[in-house]
Amino acid sequence: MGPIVLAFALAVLAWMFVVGDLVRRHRPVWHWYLIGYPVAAWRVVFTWRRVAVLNDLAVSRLPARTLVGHLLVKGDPVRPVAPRCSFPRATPMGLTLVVRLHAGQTPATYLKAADAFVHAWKVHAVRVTSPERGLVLLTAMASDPLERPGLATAPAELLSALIGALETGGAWVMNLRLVPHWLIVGATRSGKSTLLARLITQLATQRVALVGVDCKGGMELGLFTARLSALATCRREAVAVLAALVVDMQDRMSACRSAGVRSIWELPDKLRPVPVVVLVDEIAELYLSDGTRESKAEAEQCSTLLLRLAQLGAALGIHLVVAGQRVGSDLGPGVTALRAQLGGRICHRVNDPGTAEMTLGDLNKDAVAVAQAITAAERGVAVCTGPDGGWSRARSHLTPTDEAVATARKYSAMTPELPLVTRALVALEGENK
Ligand SMILES: Nc1ncnc2c1ncn2[C@@H]1O[C@H](COP(=O)(O)OP(=O)(O)OP(=O)(O)O)[C@@H](O)[C@H]1O
Repeated sequence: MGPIVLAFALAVLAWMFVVGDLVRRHRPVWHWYLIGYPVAAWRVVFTWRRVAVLNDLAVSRLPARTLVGHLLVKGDPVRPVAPRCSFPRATPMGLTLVVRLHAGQTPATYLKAADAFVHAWKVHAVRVTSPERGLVLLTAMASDPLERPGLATAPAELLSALIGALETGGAWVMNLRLVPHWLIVGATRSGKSTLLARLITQLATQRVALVGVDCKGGMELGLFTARLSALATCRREAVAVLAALVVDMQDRMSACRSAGVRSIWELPDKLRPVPVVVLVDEIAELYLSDGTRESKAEAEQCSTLLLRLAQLGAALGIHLVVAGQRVGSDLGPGVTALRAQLGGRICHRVNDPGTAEMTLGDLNKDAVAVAQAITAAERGVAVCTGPDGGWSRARSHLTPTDEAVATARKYSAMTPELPLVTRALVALEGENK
């Protein structure tokens, strides 16, 4: 009897420590459906009224003022009624419930109460959206889905890159046909270069010209030279490359005018010029000057040229992806104007609230707070805007440098020629000799 009991006890201990630990670390979906969801749903149902009352979501059917004889009595009516909500529905990441707003309520009241829901239901986060007038959808996430994001998939499309996974479990896609220009910010070691590497590996397989502007001596983008149509490694080269691209853009304009169309996408396939994606790593290197006249003139030229490309490039197949550690008006007046043209925004962890505000503040105030909450340990996590004007937390797929370099080499034969840009760089080299 003794050995059987001992074996049984050992088996139970092994189950608790080994299997329990695996479950805790990997949080498999079945564990959530079997144990996590029933507990969380129970919490939602039993705390709903109390949370609603404490956060002013419950409204009494009695009037706040009434006549008693000839006296008007004002006060807080008794027995407020909590808004009606559906039974929580399980999702692989957490649960959702639909709430019917009381007349006079707006989703903003629920946004304010989101933190209260998080604590009452003991979940990682609660997002509030309004899919329909009069309804609010509360999406509770049991744990941070971006800790171990799954491999999302997306259909392959020209100028579209699968960057990573969204907090909702969907694919994080940067589609330059939908949102032509992007601004990527993040403090040092937050994941900007990894994201650019991912973008390059995704675009490398397509008929797209990639132009790098990396004034940190080409340390980051230089790795992908094999698949780049041109690379500027200092500000003088950047001015030459951007000026050549502006001339190329004017040629594209004339081609469209002669064909009587408003964008290169309406041109017949044979006449359509190759789309160009300009990747700028560290925008501050283009805008900051050391006070000399020459440096100031270069910075101003860069600012004007980038702005022109951003203003006119979208319809002509010239796209900007600009990355930097910080963006602020102190870099120069041109930065704010350029930011207004970069419709797509990605904000990693930032060191100062001003940069998060500058990146996302003009689009969505809630997103700024979420971006500021990204910690140093959450590398590659960012708040990104979507084509529908919404925003989401997301994480890029970690593309190791050697993998990105190998992809760039593999598709080097697909690198399109940009004769104007190449000529400008050769002329500059000749001047330097
Ligand atoms: N999506 C990700 N998932 C996991 N780790 C990541 C991710 N993105 C980046 N990292 C890690 O963070 C480190 C720093 O990333 P990266 O070099 O891209 O930062 P950065 O913002 O470009 O920094 P810097 O401005 O100093 O160049 C990388 O070495 C990588 O290990």
